[in-house]
Amino acid sequence: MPKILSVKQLYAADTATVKKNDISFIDLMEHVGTLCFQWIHDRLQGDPITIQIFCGTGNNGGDGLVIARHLKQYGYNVKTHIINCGNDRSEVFLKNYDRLKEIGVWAEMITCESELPAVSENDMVVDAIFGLGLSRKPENLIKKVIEHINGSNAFVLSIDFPSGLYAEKSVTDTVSVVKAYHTLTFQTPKLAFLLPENRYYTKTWEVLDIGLDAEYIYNAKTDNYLLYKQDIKPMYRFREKFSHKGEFGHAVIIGGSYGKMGAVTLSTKAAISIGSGLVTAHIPQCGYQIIQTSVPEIMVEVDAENEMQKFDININATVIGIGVGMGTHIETVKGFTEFLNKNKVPLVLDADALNIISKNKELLKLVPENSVLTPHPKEFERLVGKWKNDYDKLKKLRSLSKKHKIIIVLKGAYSAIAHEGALFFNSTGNPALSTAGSGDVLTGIITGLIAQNYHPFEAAKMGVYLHGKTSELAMKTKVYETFIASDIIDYLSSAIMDLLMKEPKVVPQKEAESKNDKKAKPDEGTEMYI
Ligand SMILES: NC(=O)C1=CN([C@@H]2O[C@H](COP(=O)(O)OP(=O)(O)OC[C@H]3O[C@@H](n4cnc5c(N)ncnc54)[C@H](O)[C@@H]3O)[C@@H](O)[C@H]2O)[C@@H](O)CC1
Ligand SMILES: Nc1ncnc2c1ncn2[C@@H]1O[C@H](COP(=O)(O)OP(=O)(O)O)[C@@H](O)[C@H]1O
Ligand SMILES: [K+]
Repeated sequence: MPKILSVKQLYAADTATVKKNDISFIDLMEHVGTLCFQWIHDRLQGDPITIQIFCGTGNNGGDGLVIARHLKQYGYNVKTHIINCGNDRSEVFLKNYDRLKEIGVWAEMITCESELPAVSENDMVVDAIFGLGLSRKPENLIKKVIEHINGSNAFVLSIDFPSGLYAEKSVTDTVSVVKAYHTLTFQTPKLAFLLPENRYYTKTWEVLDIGLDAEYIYNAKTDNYLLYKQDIKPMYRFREKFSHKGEFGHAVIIGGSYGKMGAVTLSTKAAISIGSGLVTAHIPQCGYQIIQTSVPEIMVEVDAENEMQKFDININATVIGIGVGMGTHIETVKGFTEFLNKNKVPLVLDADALNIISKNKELLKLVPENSVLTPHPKEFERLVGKWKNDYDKLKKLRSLSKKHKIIIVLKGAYSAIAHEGALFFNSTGNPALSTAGSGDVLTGIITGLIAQNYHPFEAAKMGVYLHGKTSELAMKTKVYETFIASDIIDYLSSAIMDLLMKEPKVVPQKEAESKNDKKAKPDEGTEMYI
């Protein structure tokens, strides 16, 4: 499972790599810079556009100089700029400065006195000002250069990090950060790229495998992971020939109120579609006909007239998903409280179940261990209060899940699944999911997986992954806007098939392009493929 390492660990991985391979740091930088050059060359294929490389004077700047040298040697139209910002120059930066001079190239120094180089929107900018080592917010000349790059409208490729973005804390001056089109980040995904507060600093990103010491990375301890297909696939359980519906559990969905029966329709349909053996909707009387006609595969139990009150479930449920469209009527709150006091079954709590708990925090103590909570950010804020920034939000997420021994799925573009103090970020999904009811479907999927005896933590990871995957697969025939929550259910089969399919053999881009005799533009191939 791809680990998200800390800055300290990444520096230690460098050291371990250099030591183990008996190379010097300059060799490692040469290797890294060459990989970046190759990435650019694979896409530009000799295109004569102007490439403007902006370098700091640390190791990120050193990478920029290596890239500049290789591009120059391949005949590219390169302009290299060094931001003369103080006396700190890393040894390897200086060495690469000399190497550039050795091939007859003098980088241009940008000083406070000099005019900033003109950057056209047709240029490509390589941002190698700061990487992991950013220690304070960019000011004066550097700030000016960053704003100049951002104002150019050129395609910006950031090396390792968009300069000005911290690896482990929030940005304080939002205008002093490079706004990249794409970032080539080294070796591991970075937490900063997964946070909504950093959404404007890089449109897409990918991890460049720079070959850091695998043993160090394997042994490194972390609390942050990014989930990919290879993490989910082994969880999947094939059905045996003699299996029958009694082996796949009985999921109960409790929720709905007058005007909000659609939520239960979506949840129950998702639960039966993901494979729960039986599904029962426990709903107010007013929704009886709606549910029976819209999801004939499921059973229905009715509660009070227009909203949930009694919660008197007469089924031996394997798991209960509760809260979608339920409302927070005073009688519902009363009934829900009594239900929690009596209940022993694992729960998936969403929407109004969470809203009721937010107003009666002591109810959290009644939630069984290993239950799954699926708040969107607003619901999570109601539960834990306001956070200072996204790092603080993640801290609250870890601690709430740890304190109550529950699994929390904090939904978003990279939904974070908290379990035993660790966070597992989902890598699938796109803005097509920003549509009414998509959370209700997720609740049904997770509930349906737990019914089939997936551990709630596995069900949360697999459910979130498949839910996101449907939106990706649907984009072959739909656009973000036309995708609706029901489509998630329709695409569940495709998402499972995709999970089980072997990865197609990847043809190296260079080979593929030469076969097609096709020239790539700088912004091609920049989808996040991580
Ligand atoms: N394993 C890896 O990740 C590798 C990383 N390399 C590169 O090395 C980079 C890290 O290098 P460094 O540690 O030298 O860090 P940086 O190059 O990111 O910057 C550090 C330098 O900038 C100064 N600085 C920090 N914030 C500043 C500010 N706001 N204003 C002015 N000066 C500021 C520091 O005092 C220091 O001199 C990575 O991001 C990557 O580009 C590669 O070259 C080798 C392998
Ligand atoms: N931009 C996005 N990228 C990926 N997933 C998204 C995006 N926007 C929303 N989602 C997903 O869609 C779902 C929305 O859930 P929620 O806000 O509860 O919807 P609703 O209340 O309408 O059912 C979550 O699973 C969330 O992770
Ligand atoms: K950078």
